[in-house]
Amino acid sequence: MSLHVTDLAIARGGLPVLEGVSFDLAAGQALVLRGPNGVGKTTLLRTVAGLQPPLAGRVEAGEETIAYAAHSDGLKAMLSVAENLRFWADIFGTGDIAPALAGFDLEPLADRLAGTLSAGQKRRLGLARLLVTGRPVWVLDEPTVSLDTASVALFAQRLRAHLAGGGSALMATHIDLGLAEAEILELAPFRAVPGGPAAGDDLFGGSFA
Ligand SMILES: Nc1ncnc2c1ncn2[C@@H]1O[C@H](COP(=O)(O)OP(=O)(O)OP(=O)(O)O)[C@@H](O)[C@H]1O
Repeated sequence: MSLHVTDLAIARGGLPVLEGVSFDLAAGQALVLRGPNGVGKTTLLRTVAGLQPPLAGRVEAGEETIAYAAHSDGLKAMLSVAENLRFWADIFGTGDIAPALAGFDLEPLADRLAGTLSAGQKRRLGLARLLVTGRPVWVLDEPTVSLDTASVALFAQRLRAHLAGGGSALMATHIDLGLAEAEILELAPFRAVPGGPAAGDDLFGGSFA
């Protein structure tokens, strides 16, 4: 099992957004989060990636197994495309950036400053970073935003290869990537219960039912 989430409750901006979220993600599996705007998909992904603590519940994953691709690409604007990838390869202790450049059709852009790329090109570079992390569990927040049809297909190919190689993916996306192995997790809007926490309560110090 690559990821095990149990009875998770999470908050954003001091307000609870989701509770009782449980799922397992096995090697080779993709799980797609669905739900209306504001339901808490990004918050759940951030929590799974370890960027914020849960109010309650557990996220269990192997050490250094998760690679998170957020909404924003987080690129170094004054480094070239290749330098960005080398920078991350050094951080994650992986070597060769060639598969990442080729995998996201970035070879013709290798020497361009990242800050000069178009939105879709930046997104491709942000996604190419996943390949240089060498990490098995991809946590992806709307990975196809700004991508054209050809780039969405390219990303779906890379994702399929990742899953076929024993990787897994948890993602928020409204696009059907045509993954036969993908499962859907529908998230329901949080409903406050009488006597539960109110705005301004110290949610991280307590628990709610
Ligand atoms: N920085 C923030 N400060 C306070 N509240 C926030 C912040 N970011 C998000 N929220 C609120 O937290 C709730 C969950 O937001 P989140 O971004 O997780 O939802 P989402 O399901 O990813 O939405 P979308 O589909 O629009 O991307 C929303 O009500 C949102 O308004």
